[in-house]
Amino acid sequence: MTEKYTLKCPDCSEEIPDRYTNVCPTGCTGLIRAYYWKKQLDIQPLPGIFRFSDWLPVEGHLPSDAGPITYKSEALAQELGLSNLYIGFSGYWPERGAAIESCSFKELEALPTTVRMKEKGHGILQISSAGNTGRAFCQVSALTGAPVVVVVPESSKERLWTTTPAENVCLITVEGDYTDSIEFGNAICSIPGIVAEGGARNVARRDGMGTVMLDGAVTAGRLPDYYFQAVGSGTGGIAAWEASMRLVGDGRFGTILPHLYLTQNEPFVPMMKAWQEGRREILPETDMADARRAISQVYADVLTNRHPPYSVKGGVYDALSATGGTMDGITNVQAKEAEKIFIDAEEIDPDPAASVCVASLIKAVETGTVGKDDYILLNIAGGGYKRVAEDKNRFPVEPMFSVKGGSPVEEIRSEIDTWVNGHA
Ligand SMILES: Cc1ncc(COP(=O)(O)O)c(C=O)c1O
Repeated sequence: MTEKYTLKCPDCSEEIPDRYTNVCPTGCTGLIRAYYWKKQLDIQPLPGIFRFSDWLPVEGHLPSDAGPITYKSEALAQELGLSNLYIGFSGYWPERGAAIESCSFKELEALPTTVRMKEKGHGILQISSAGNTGRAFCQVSALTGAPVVVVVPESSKERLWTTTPAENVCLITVEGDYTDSIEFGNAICSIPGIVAEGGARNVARRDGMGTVMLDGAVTAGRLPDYYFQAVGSGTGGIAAWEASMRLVGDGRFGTILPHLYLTQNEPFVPMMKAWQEGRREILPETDMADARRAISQVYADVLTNRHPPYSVKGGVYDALSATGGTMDGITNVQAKEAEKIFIDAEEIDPDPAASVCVASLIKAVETGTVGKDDYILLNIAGGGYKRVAEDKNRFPVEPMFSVKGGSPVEEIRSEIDTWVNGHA
């Protein structure tokens, strides 16, 4: 059977066979991309996200209703004086058909990634997370039984729960922040049988997140003028750009790429600083001075990635450049005010990161950056926590190991080895 896509490196144009491949074998550092043979999108009669299977790097699907949903806002639109505000809601809100029980768009990454690993890879996926991504992979592990190793900061462990018991998760908590978890997670991947999920480099992750743009365009019948999202790594922004290029290629949704309007949470805003100064490089001393303190102060800590794929070929800088994009910063006060406005208007609780996104839309309206009749896709990338608690049990995922930031993997290597061998 011919593959429905091919992987290509944006640096050297090398075509790469997919063996769950996340980096160019010739040594380039750009983000390899999936090119689908099918140029026009057909919505497939499959559940949840898999209705966009044409443009997901998987052959099979999972029996999950979790997928992107989009609706045209009335209340918030009226409050802001916008006539074409579309909300992409990735969370739990059955009244709107939103069935992401882990309550964030990270499940849109976890579902196709889990299928891709089964079809193209070999091993147990390892995920480092500030909480939302880890919870999403635990939820999909609970659905499929596929084992996963999840590493999160100690302070995020309460965020790790599933709506059906997850029996095959090895949860490791790290004393430290998100970056300490990423570092420990990378080190864990030296253990045979554990495979790094890939983060922004994983095409299944990006194309999964890109379905928010696909659903938004299919619902509105056209590409939006603006795409709003709060970012930490910016992977969702890259994914939205890539999805829009496919939609332009489709020919039925317009010819102009949506402007990306991406936002970080003050005071931790490295990509905003670099972009606003026209730099492709993030300078740690200038853009992330006193990073730990800044990270500890933000309202939405899932937006605190110290190594975002900003400079790499095909990364955030290129996505912003190609779309005439904007990077903004929002304070905690602005985010919390926006959260109240959103809840009053739309009657659902957003994730703090989504509140940052709402605040940036409010600011863009106030400054006249967006026009009253512009088509806007507002990515409420997480929410419905209160709603899911009404309908579902929440089973905590208990840590199997707790380590200090910077600890050597050797401390727990033999126990993890045993766990991996028991789950291979
Ligand atoms: C709800 C929510 N919104 C936005 C983001 C930022 O996503 P990214 O920067 O990876 O696109 C996250 C990351 O965890 C999230 O959980």
